[in-house]
Amino acid sequence: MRVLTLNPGSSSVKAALVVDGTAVGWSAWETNGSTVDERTIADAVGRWREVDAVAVRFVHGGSRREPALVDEELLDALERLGRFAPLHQPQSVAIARAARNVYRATPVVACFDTAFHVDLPEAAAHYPLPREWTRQGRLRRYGFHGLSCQYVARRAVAMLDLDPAVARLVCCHLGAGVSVTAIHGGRGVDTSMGFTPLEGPAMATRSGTVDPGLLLYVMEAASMSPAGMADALYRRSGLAGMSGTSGDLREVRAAVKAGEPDAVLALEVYLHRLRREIGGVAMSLPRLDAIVFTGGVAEHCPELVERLADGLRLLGIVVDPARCAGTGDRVISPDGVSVASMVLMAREDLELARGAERTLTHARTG
Ligand SMILES: Nc1ncnc2c1ncn2[C@@H]1O[C@H](COP(=O)(O)OP(=O)(O)O)[C@@H](O)[C@H]1O
Ligand SMILES: CC(=O)OP(=O)(O)O
Ligand SMILES: [Mg+2]
Repeated sequence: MRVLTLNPGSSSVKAALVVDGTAVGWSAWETNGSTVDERTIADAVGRWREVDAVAVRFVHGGSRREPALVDEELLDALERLGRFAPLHQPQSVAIARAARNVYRATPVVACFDTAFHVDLPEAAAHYPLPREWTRQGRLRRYGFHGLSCQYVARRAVAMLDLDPAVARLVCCHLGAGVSVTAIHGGRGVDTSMGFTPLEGPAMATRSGTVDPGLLLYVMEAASMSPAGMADALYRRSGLAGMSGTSGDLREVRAAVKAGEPDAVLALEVYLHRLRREIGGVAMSLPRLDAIVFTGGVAEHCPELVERLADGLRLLGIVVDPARCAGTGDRVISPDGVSVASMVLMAREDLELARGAERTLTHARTG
């Protein structure tokens, strides 16, 4: 089956053509946090025309467990979740609508980041808030980057020859969005992103977790509206806010090299908070077989992975600088250590294609 996969991230839109489970072509457009324009949508959606299905990544699927065939009713429901993932969901809706217009007779399938985390244990998913808020089960932790986690779980187990039923992994997704997830036997057991993709470590432009008391104080003291606060937390915080750059790690590192103190501190905070979250989610595992670094930062910046891992020795994590500096999917720990460390390319495209194939087979066979 030929599947056009479309992956709107917070700093990019990626398209890939996957034929019978193998990607045969890729394209990417950098958007750097701005709303994806009509031209990029048209280019991405029309990138390959001879296809049997189009699969679109939606970070938020609510409590949906499985990918779903897109129709107007589903798109309306997914659009209503846009306020909970404003850097992603509106772009996915626009891309899916454009795909439906272009490929009239071709099925469009929505695949959800949240689906991987649907069975998070209650202790990890539940917020310590008044029970009248949480009783309906909507104000809870959803988790994101699920397509990436799903791929990592399969690929790491295969590369390390682990028993998939018990493998204990931490997936550290380092893109413009950043999250860490503990995976036990292929299931997510804790994850750093929560009700929205704002929670967790500091990200390119997102704050990650901040004392809610500080936010309450600023909203009151500066008479800030919820929309103003959302703009600050989603678009003007993280590496961007701390360093005064765009938040792209390439720019932050250039500023660090130039000796700019705000950038130096920003990178230290970024690494500190990441290690703290990794330590936090790892506590949901009985022991650790492997930690996997994935996403644009892990793929392109091995120096940062090495520096990050250097502060994770308490978990038994040790990396070999020569292996770290390599390319492609690889083990970066020395031989004989008890916890393997790996860098894997984020292959959400392959998960999107699998989701589309599964959905269409199911639709055909009833
Ligand atoms: N050569 C590079 N060196 C350091 N960081 C890079 C490099 N190329 C890309 N990145 C980082 O990867 C991030 C994008 O990650 P990616 O996972 O592709 O994006 P998205 O979150 O949009 O899906 C950028 O914000 C940038 O910080
Ligand atoms: C969920 C999320 O933040 O995704 P991305 O890193 O692709 O922006
Ligand atoms: Mg991404």
